Amino acid sequence: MTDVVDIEGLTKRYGEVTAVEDVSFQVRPGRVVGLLGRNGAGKTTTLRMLLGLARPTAGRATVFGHPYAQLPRAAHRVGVGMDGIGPSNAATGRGDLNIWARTLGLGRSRVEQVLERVGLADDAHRKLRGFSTGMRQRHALATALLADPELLILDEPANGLDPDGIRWLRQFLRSLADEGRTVLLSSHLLAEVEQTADDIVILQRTLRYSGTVADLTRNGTVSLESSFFELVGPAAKEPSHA
Ligand SMILES: Nc1ncnc2c1ncn2[C@@H]1O[C@H](COP(=O)(O)OP(=O)(O)OP(=O)(O)O)[C@@H](O)[C@H]1O
Repeated sequence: MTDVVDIEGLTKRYGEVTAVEDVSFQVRPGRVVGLLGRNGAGKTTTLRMLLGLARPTAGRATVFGHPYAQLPRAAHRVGVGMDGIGPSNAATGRGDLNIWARTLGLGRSRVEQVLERVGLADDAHRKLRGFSTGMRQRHALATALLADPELLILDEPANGLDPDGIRWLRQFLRSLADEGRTVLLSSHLLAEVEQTADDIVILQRTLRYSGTVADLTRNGTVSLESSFFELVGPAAKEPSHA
């Protein structure tokens, strides 16, 4: 079966800083894949290169066999939730989704469907500037889901969610995978990803791991957290306890 995402030798340098170095991994269809790493590990940069929003210094990234910019019907096949692809705060939740829907050639009934699906139907008349963090995350998911995409790419969808929101997100992502979709999400919430993802990619500028959660945790006998620190090493600067 063709990989949904194929990343080969991907490298990005910003002047002196190498954000991502020679990273290769694949994402298989129907999997929930957690892209893990510390702050500054290169997760967002990798996703941006995958979506054609940043140009690789070396290497290549393809989605369904094509560079994203050349993928036919890319906006329909790939749903994206990422900072900077954000809504206008002056719009209502429903108004913002209606604009996206029109751009994608979709009707308003699809907007109502995704609002129901993410649990925002009752708040969709409110202005986005008044949305809480959790509501913003749900709104981003609604936007990503509009075109009924096969692949969702979500940058830190769990950030700022309370325990209810995190539990909801976990079930939501699982339901997407049960429908046969593929989900690639970045996170630093290790325990959360351990419960949600099938596969894990760990970055610390270079690739540290790519494989199943079960292999990484030796079928649950080792915590994802201890495997993670073994692979990425100690923090550059530990807090002082003096
Ligand atoms: N446009 C840019 N110009 C210069 N440096 C950048 C740029 N974008 C990212 N970087 C640097 O690249 C490195 C990787 O950043 P990136 O945002 O990809 O990490 P991340 O894993 O997503 O981190 P976080 O979890 O904090 O979001 C960092 O050192 C960052 O400062």
